[in-house]
Amino acid sequence: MAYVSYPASAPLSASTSAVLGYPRIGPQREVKKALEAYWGGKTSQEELLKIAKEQRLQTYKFIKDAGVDVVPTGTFSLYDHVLDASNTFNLIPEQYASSGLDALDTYFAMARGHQKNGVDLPATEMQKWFDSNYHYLVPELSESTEFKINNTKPIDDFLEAKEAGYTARPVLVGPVTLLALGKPGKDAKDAELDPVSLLQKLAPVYGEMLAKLAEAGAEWVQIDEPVLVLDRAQQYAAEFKAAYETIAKAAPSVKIMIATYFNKLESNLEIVKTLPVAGLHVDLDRAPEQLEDVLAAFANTEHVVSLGLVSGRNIWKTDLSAALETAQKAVKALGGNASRVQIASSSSLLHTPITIANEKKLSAEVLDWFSFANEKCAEIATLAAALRDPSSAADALAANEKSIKARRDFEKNSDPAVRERVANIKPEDLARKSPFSVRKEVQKEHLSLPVFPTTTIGSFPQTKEIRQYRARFTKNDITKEEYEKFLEDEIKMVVEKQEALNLDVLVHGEPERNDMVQYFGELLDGFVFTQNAWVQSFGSRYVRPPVVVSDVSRPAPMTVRWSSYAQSLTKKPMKGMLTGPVTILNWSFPRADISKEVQSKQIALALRDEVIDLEKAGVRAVQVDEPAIREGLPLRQKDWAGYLRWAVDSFRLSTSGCSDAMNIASHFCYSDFSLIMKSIIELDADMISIEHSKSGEHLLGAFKKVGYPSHIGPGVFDIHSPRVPSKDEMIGRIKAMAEVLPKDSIWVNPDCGLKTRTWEECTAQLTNMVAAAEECRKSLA
Ligand code: MET
Ligand SMILES: [Zn+2]
Repeated sequence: MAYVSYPASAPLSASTSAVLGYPRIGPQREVKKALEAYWGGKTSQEELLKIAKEQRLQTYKFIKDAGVDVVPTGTFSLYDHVLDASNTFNLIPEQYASSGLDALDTYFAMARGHQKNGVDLPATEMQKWFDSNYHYLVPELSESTEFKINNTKPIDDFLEAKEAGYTARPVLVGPVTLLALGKPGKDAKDAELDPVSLLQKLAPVYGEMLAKLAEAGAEWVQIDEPVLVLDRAQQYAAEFKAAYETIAKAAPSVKIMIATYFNKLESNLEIVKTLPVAGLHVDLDRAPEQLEDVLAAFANTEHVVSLGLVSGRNIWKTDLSAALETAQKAVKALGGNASRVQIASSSSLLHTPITIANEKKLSAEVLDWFSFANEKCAEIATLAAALRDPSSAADALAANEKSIKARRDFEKNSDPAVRERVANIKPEDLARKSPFSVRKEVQKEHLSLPVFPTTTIGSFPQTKEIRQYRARFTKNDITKEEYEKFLEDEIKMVVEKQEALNLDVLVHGEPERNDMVQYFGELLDGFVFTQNAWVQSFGSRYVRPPVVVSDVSRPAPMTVRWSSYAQSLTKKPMKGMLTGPVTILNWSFPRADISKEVQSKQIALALRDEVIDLEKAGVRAVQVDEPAIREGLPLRQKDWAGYLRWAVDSFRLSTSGCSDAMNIASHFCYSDFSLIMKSIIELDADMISIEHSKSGEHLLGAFKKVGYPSHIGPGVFDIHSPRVPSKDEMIGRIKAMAEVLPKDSIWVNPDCGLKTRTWEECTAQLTNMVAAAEECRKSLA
């Protein structure tokens, strides 16, 4: 492969390289452990801060040693970078500010609540960070919020790095993004407040911060404004310009690199053109097609264009030769001035695991396809070196080319039978035999349920004993027979408990599952699992997403054994329990070579076979969980329809291979579904259960408004809390539902699975739930 090199007459200026942020957990989960020890009262603040500092310095060293020029500071966080910014700029609601706690504990109180020594504070709200699985803490704003520099974290972090010998580029969450992600505080006078209306009050404080950073020695500051990839940025165009003028004026020596990621700028590029910034970072992993426009916009300026060529969101090796061509094209378009091009990660590397060096179980072949944060740093450095002089990076480029070719060869031959099956999906494969009105009658007979039928969402307490048995089985300390015998006993106990509680549709309790996605990934062909590829979900909570590496298929039935055993123990209907295709995909690292649509349909076909097998085994109801369907929604509204089309089709593909008599349920939690109500209807499930106990009746109102046709079980108690609502409280909830929805369509169930509860808690909760349903049958039906 020939590398296009820029003209020999180009000035001898060199491009630079940067990473936008880095994972915080520590290679051996040091930070996670230190946080949990501190929260558990086992260590001191000093100890926690010491470990955090060690990790930061190790990170800087790593990035620098890998050959990356620009080291970011301020992206390390003890909980969340948005909360850090809220704290730094004093977006602290009164109840926390006046709690009497010290600064760090006030911070943690906002993050996770605080209940000690007479202080009782709830956590602030958490939301998903754009379309990632990372959650940030939602800033609360008030007309009376007094913006000021409340702490000097950005400066401290910069100086700490400087002292250790690194001249870093401090990173701040941008003021527009910070406010746009916020919400009005609890005070009634703020009810109508648009947080962005406070921008001109906040901007001078950012200016002050930049001036202080300049004083400390910062030449560049990276300001993250991912809000610029959303439709709504349009409405802030004028405010954006005014705010950045204020900031730039306050710190004229500072060069601002404004960073956007996760999508393309589109018309918001016009906003950026008006800003007094020295550089723009764009995500060319997610949105390579925006490069032309960006280069055209800055062809005749002096801006540095930061090319996000190495994915911060996925774990695949970068195709360096393709990336290099893009970078060379950019240099050419910017007048051959290489110093105007920076090679960077597409976003912060926060959303990737730390290093493949910690993976001891994956085959060398598979491992060679991957690149985690550390390996990505090396890729960035290689690209920058190659851009200066391709021959200087020849070995690294050749090795990369070999890996990429091996991966491509593998992809081509992955599984032709699966590809063909997906290509031949017919419209009739996406539809149940009869409409719900007909199925309803058949199922009535088949299931013989009372009005207000009661059920649960699937999991029962995952006790210490269950986890111990699983660990012993994984370590080969017990045989498969012993482990399975244990699971059978557990299922038997769960069935007996439900019979005693007098629930109507039973579940087997999911004791065999470590996790609702991992469990299926392990039984399907096409996934691999890591030992240490932890990715932050929120705070100290990390997940290890499975990786889709090849075409997905089901070598053998996955759940039939457990569900049919459970059904054999009872005359009541036993609900089979599957995780839906969209959720499995959204909670995994997807492949990059074929579309998510195709991957989702491959998974759907495997699940379709499972549903058919469950029916053959005598199971009369199957629940296909799709809690992650909402979070896959694209960032730009114009892309929603395309996503929802294949998401809905995938669900229908999974669930329409069975007869009309099969009761297909689905379940949704974690987010507000009112936005995608139409698609929920299109799933054509016979019953859906939704998280509801904390959401007032507005969600039900939405169901009523669209005339939801099927059965629905809005959760009557919060499964995240040990609290046991009284029978009367639950009757109140059922009554409120019955006012909005037809009585014969209502099911009674909790918000979600009970795996995090104790047996004592959930027995008390379910006792009241069943009693409430029984009473409603008499008084309401
Ligand atoms: C996050 S949704 C969880 C559904 C699953 N069936 C459970 O009960 O745990
Ligand atoms: Zn749930």
